[in-house]
Amino acid sequence: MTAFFDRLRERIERVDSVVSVGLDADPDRIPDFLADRDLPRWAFNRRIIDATHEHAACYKPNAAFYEDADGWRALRETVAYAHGTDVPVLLDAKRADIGNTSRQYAALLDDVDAITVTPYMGRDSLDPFLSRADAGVFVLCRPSNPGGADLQDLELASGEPLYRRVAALADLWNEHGNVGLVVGATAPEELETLRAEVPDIPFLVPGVGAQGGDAEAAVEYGLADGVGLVNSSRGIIFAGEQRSPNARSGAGNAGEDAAAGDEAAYFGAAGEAAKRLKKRLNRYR
Ligand SMILES: O=C(O)c1cc(=O)[nH]c(=O)n1[C@@H]1O[C@H](COP(=O)(O)O)[C@@H](O)[C@H]1O
Repeated sequence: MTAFFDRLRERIERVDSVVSVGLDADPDRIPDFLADRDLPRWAFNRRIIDATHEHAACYKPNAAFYEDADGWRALRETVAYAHGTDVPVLLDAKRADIGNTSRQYAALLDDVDAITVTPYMGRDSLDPFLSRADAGVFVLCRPSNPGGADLQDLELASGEPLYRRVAALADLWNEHGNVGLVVGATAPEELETLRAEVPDIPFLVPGVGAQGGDAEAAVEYGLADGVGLVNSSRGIIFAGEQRSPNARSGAGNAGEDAAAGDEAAYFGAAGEAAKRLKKRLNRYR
């Protein structure tokens, strides 16, 4: 098997897209017309994948939305289906722990192509992931949330901010060429700084769409030799809520006759949102 970033490059070139579609299947936002399915999150994701795969460089399910018995089943089905459409899957799990625990976490990579990890327990906590040379390991570096600066902007004694040290360490840890960094689109200056710091490491850039991040900076600095990912989750998968507002759980009952039309409109909107983001990002590639 080729290494993750080679596979990702192939996928990016094939669909001419760096869009990561975030499968954050919030149970409270699954449309009413799927509520009686055996696994509503899986029913939802299957339709999202059908609607978006031709624009997707990867799918990024966030594990937080699946960490219950039905959720794990829904995730397993989702991953297999995504692979059936030839799209790599990056599990946003943000794991890492002491060695024997991390070895268990790293088993998540048996089913997916890449994973997100946190760097704060240091090199040995990441070794079980890093040693999977075929898998992508995305190290959280400069988060997109408002508190992302609380720790990451702290200045070390050397004067450099912590996020730059994380990037430098990730570069050292990149012995198999399988390391990426997670850097938020809401931090365009940090994106620029980090691209200069680690020119060869691809970034996963979340925070465009619902979080209002900078799409141009995400592309300009996120890609290393053309490879990298810009993620949108809610902005794509729940785009249908604008189109068919009655479909949303708890927002009203559209009635059975409207359900089929609602479904087509709902997922059509997700496909269009993915395509729109692809085109917007491609302007800067
Ligand atoms: O690791 C991530 O993917 C991540 C890091 C980060 O700094 N900010 C961030 O938003 N994410 C994830 O990216 C996704 C963003 O979702 P939307 O804001 O709905 O596009 C969520 O799954 C977040 O957990």
